[in-house]
Amino acid sequence: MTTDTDNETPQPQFTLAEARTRIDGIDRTIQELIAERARWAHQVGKAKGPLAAAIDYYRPEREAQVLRMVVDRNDGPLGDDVLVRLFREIMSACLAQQEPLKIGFLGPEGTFSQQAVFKHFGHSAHGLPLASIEEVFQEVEAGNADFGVVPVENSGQGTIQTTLDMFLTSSLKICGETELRVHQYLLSRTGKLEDIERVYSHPQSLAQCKTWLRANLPNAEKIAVSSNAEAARRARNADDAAAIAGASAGHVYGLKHVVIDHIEDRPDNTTRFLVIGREIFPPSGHDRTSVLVFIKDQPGALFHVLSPFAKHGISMNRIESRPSHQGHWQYAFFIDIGGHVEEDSVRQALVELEPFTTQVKVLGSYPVAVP
Ligand SMILES: C=C(O[C@@H]1C=C(C(=O)O)C=C[C@H]1O)C(=O)O
Repeated sequence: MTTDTDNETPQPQFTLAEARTRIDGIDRTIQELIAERARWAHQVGKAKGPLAAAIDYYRPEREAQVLRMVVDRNDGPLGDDVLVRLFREIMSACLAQQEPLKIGFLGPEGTFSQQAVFKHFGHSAHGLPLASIEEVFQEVEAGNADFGVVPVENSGQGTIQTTLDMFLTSSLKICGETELRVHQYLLSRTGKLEDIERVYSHPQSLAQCKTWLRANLPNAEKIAVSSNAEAARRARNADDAAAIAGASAGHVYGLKHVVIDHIEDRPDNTTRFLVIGREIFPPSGHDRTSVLVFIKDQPGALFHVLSPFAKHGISMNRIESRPSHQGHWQYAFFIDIGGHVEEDSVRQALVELEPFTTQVKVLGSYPVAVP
């Protein structure tokens, strides 16, 4: 029996023209099905009643379920992340038939936060670039944006404290999370490493590329600016300057030359973003809950706070302490656990925390990120 692997180059079973004819037929079917899907999504919209705005139709828990079914069905040859991206775009377009969702993010255009918006909501959402993480919270609180997307932690650099601290006072809820593989590019006007005397970037990105910079540009001045996009904007004006930024910042600001790509020190460099909104959505079946706990100043308090989760078989992914802003040396604990507040075990565990805490604030229950 001969197989494709018997020869170095597989023998084509079809001519180019035949393969293209097949593809044309498949595309026609896909297009008809996408149109049919869009009509059904519109029907779902109608079935939900006379709703006013896009946000009334949006169901993150349902979208997570749709994407998980896509992953479960996938037998290749395309990767899970590729199929998720395609279906995300289809859902985004279906939803935008009503009116696009407005999503606030830390701007300007071309930041990793904007990439996270597109990854989570698809390109049919309408992104609103804002000047700071605080402003993203404000615009969602005021209803000028339906949701916001804010960075919360990086795999190498740890927590983005501004984001956590906003939850101390904000009434907003976490409605989703998304993880973005962050690849850093050294971009310059000339594209030549030897021309570079100054490197602009956001402090987080400079930190993510520290080892690379020390080895390859030890004498260049490192200049921290407010965003990677701002870095790209500055670097395009001089031959001796470069920016560390994502590829999209290079496109947006016309900085075409990639001196070198993927200069992040850790190959698994990933940033986790939170989606913030005004309400908690129902369970998707695979959820995470974030709580903010103010612990009473008494011996063993932290131990007592953690034990109810263990007792109810609830996994804990993360615990982070921050000054509570409620008195000297008083700490608030940000805790991420598995499950949804509508589940009995989670609800019960939270009740059992009460004797040891002055306040337990549920920040949100949301679908665990789909790749
Ligand atoms: C169609 C629906 O509404 C919206 C669109 C979805 C889709 O295109 O699959 C999924 C969830 C909602 O954001 C639905 O609730 O099923």
